[in-house]
Amino acid sequence: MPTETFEFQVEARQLLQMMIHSIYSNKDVFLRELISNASDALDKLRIEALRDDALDADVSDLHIAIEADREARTLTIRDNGIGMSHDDVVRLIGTIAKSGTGEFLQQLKEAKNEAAAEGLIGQFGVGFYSSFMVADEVTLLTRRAGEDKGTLWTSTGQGSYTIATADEAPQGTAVTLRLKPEDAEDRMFDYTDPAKIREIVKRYSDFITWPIRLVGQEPGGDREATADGAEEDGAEGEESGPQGAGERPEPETLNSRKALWARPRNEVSDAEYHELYKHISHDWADPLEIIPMRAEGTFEYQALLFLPSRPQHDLFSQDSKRGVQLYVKRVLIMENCEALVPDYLRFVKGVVDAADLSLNVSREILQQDRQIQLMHRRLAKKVLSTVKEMKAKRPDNYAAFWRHFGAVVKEGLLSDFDNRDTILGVSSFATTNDAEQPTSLQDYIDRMKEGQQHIFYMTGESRNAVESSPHMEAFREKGYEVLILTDPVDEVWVGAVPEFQGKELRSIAKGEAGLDGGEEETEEAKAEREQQREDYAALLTWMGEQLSESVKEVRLSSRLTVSPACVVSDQNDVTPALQNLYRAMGQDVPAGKRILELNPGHPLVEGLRRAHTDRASDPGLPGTAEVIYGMALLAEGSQPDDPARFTKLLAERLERAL
Ligand SMILES: Nc1ncnc2c1ncn2[C@@H]1O[C@H](COP(=O)(O)OP(=O)(O)OP(=O)(O)O)[C@@H](O)[C@H]1O
Repeated sequence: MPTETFEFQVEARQLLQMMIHSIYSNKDVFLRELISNASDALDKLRIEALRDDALDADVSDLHIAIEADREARTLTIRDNGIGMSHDDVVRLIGTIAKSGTGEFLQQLKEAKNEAAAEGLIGQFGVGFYSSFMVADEVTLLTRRAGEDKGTLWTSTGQGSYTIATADEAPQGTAVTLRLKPEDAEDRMFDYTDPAKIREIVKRYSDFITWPIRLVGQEPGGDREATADGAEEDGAEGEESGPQGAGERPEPETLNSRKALWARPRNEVSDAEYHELYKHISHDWADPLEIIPMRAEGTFEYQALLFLPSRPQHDLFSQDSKRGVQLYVKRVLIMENCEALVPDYLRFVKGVVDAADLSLNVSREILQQDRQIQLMHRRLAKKVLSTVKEMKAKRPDNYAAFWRHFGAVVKEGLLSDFDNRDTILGVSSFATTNDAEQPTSLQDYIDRMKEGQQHIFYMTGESRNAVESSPHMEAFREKGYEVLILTDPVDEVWVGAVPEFQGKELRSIAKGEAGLDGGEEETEEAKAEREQQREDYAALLTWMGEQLSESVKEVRLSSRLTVSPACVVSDQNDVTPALQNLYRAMGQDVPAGKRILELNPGHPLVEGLRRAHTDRASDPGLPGTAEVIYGMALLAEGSQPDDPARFTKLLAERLERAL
């Protein structure tokens, strides 16, 4: 088959240009990325071989080889893993399928300086493309396990790449880099230098479970006796160490292959944990928290979990990758095992290594497995207790965590009944008490005013919308604190969580305000309220009839001090925001009618009452009732049912007043 030339997808091209012009100053990481891809490919092959007996693949000596040619200035990273088909190459290497790439590139263009750019790249990760930081030409020869023909891909990273069929290709993938000239000032080192290669592998890839071998060095070269610190740790007796002079050199294994989760916490440096995290998560930033776990006894397992320091792009997407890696006795058997972590902790990354599971277990069986369910529960508890500990001891970490993941964790209030109180306990909420610092529910309770019975909250689109809503007026006047809930999930869980520490959670925009009554109300106030009820009875009935298409009741309000009117929902009604949320999920819910509340202390309302008593048949009155209702909707950020009609009615009334 002839060589075909393809254009890179636009976004891929932009990313490549950035790699070539090396906006990322630490170029050493290209090797980490290629080793990480090779290791993934070996994992995939082993998993596929476990599942499919008929797979025609050689799994006898799975490993990664690094071949350096100083003369030709080439570096090859080779694996005998799963490989790629012709279509895989076009799909995976020529395009960038990741969601958010466009947005990422835009941000990158706008980044003010190199540090900002590096931070962004760190968030995104560029994998294979990072080869172009150090190479002016990259060749990839690959053959998918089980197929007989291979594919050869070549590019200089300048707009296009070529693909040809390769009749002879070993199973797996070999990436060959034609290295750019050395330039120490630009941190472009000699990557054919064995010492440099050893150093990078040790630093970034030591934990990789597959052997990483350095091959093809001339005997008696400047090779050191052995990779420093390459200890035997029972990792299946990998060859390592010096070899006799003059013979064809034995390949040297560069990594210790130690499973970090099997080692005691105090023997592993944070840097080592961080590299494992980056490999598993494909994140380029360090994790926020490291959570080692170990269970002994009849059902043994070890786990090493991480909380990321920032959210992945697809955290809220249905098909985002979730779950942790599942190992059985050091053998990876599943990449993203969702059954191990609840969905509301889907950002947790890590490894679980169990002693007594079948290697050949399917996802369906896992969901049912008792041991998996047990681990699931323990993992959830452990993560939540870590968050609790962060909150108490590392408030900055906690604050960052909550900012990024709070909206996800709160989903657990709906799904994890057993841990509901724990989740409420580690949650923070924006509050009218402090414009910057969110509050815990416990702190809220500690600040509650005398006579205050409930925990008050209001859901809404934004802090601003909630704070300026008329529903807030009486609460502000009384000095009651109100929680400001603006995450979409807040609309949902508040309906499912009745109380915290015996205190009812109450929306200030639902039902009766919950402010009047109580012991503090004086006899006079009570009498005044009775009188108002009497005075307004006729108006309320009449207005209820006028607006019956839109509202189910018109009543007097105890929550307004400034505004003439507001709209509230019944305690159990589906609020408009919740309706929108259901609609966004494709579920239709009928728009329920709400309640219009009038402020009897407002001159407009008082005026309407008088007009209604004096001249009940005035043809302008129904329109005024409509305008008041429309104003109540506008005040909460909704739209009048018919904005054009509302404006017309309003204009007529203003005209008359001028
Ligand atoms: N050595 C390899 N063997 C088999 N497939 C590979 C290999 N290297 C890359 N791939 C395939 O190409 C895809 C793209 O690789 P790339 O490194 O660009 O991104 P990634 O590994 O998915 O993510 P990241 O950017 O976080 O590293 C991989 O997901 C994998 O499917």
